[in-house]
Amino acid sequence: MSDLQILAETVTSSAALVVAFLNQENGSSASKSRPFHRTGPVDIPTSAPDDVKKARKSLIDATMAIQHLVMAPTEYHQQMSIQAWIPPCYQDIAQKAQVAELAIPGRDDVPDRDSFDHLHKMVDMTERYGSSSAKNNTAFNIAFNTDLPFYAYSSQNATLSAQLAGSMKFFGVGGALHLKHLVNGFDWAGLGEAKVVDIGGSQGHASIALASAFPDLSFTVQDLPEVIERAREALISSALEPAVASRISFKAHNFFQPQPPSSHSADVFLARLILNNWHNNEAVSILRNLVSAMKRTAKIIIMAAVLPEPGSVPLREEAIERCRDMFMMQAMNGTERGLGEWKELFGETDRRLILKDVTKPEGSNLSVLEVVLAKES
Ligand SMILES: C[S@@+](CC[C@H](N)C(=O)[O-])C[C@H]1O[C@@H](n2cnc3c(N)ncnc32)[C@H](O)[C@@H]1O
Repeated sequence: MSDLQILAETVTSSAALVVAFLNQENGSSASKSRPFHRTGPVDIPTSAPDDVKKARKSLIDATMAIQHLVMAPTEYHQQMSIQAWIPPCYQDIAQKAQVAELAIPGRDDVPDRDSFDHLHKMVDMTERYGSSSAKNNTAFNIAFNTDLPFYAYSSQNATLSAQLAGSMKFFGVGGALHLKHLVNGFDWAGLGEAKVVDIGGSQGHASIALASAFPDLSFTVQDLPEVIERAREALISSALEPAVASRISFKAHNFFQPQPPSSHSADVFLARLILNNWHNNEAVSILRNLVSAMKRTAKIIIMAAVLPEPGSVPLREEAIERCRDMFMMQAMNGTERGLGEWKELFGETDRRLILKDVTKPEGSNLSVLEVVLAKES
């Protein structure tokens, strides 16, 4: 039997398992019971048994592998950019579906296609800037005709800045970037009463998730001034319990500047999805500002991708990681890192800074890296 036929059989048997589960869950025909309907849950039901979860994953992997086998290279290239990174044009979808544009859920949360124009400027980027790693030598700069680096530009553009903050929050409630992986990926309870500084914490969604789960922790969320202003307003108008909200404060702080004295008593510096936005020179500066503020027992918790060795994980998983790596380069000359590169970064920052532990929670795209200061001998 050919690879294509074997994959087709996998699709048939896996689909049968998923459909049987949906029928049993919803008591109706699976064609009517779509778990990801706009009013339905945003993630696979936790009640799904392991074999159904596995079948669902096999379905995704096998259908993707089939696409690889039957597509011509030009079609595949197109598919990659459409499927992986170019968000839909909401106006086109609304017209086709014959609904008002505003009726499309999530419309205001995430950047639309115009905000991702730089994806088409990769060739121009390499032609114009060669291997420069300057923050304003990117495909983004060409597409947006600006000399400003990504975050300097977005902070002057209220719509884009709000969309970026909205998308970080949006990604935190579903699947592989879910904040539960941060909550479960480290022994937060073991810290006891502790103070966490969440650098580049955006709207404070990571701190809110942790504060809700661990009543002994208090948080300072730092970000750029305009982001912090919006985050403060959002917290005030949110329905968050006062017992949680009272343990979260916001502070405008540029992480390229030394930490304020109030951070010197912090037990943890949290950096979730921050360092991949920056090349090593800048990432070292960010980390050094934390090291200078760290007391002996403090730690840095980094939540970030750890790039897999080529071929060591299923194809789709690796494709997502590599697409994100490419996106970071196109938008801001940032980079994802493999384990060796993370260790090099810590060594370059300070010889005392060491990786104590790294965990990849089940179902997460990101790993949790615990980084500490080694005891001086
Ligand atoms: C990819 S987002 C990550 C947000 C959040 N930590 C999360 O896990 O969703 C990067 C964040 O870094 C912030 N940022 C960028 N440059 C910064 C700077 N120089 N100082 C402080 N925050 C900055 C951005 O505003 C943005 O909120």
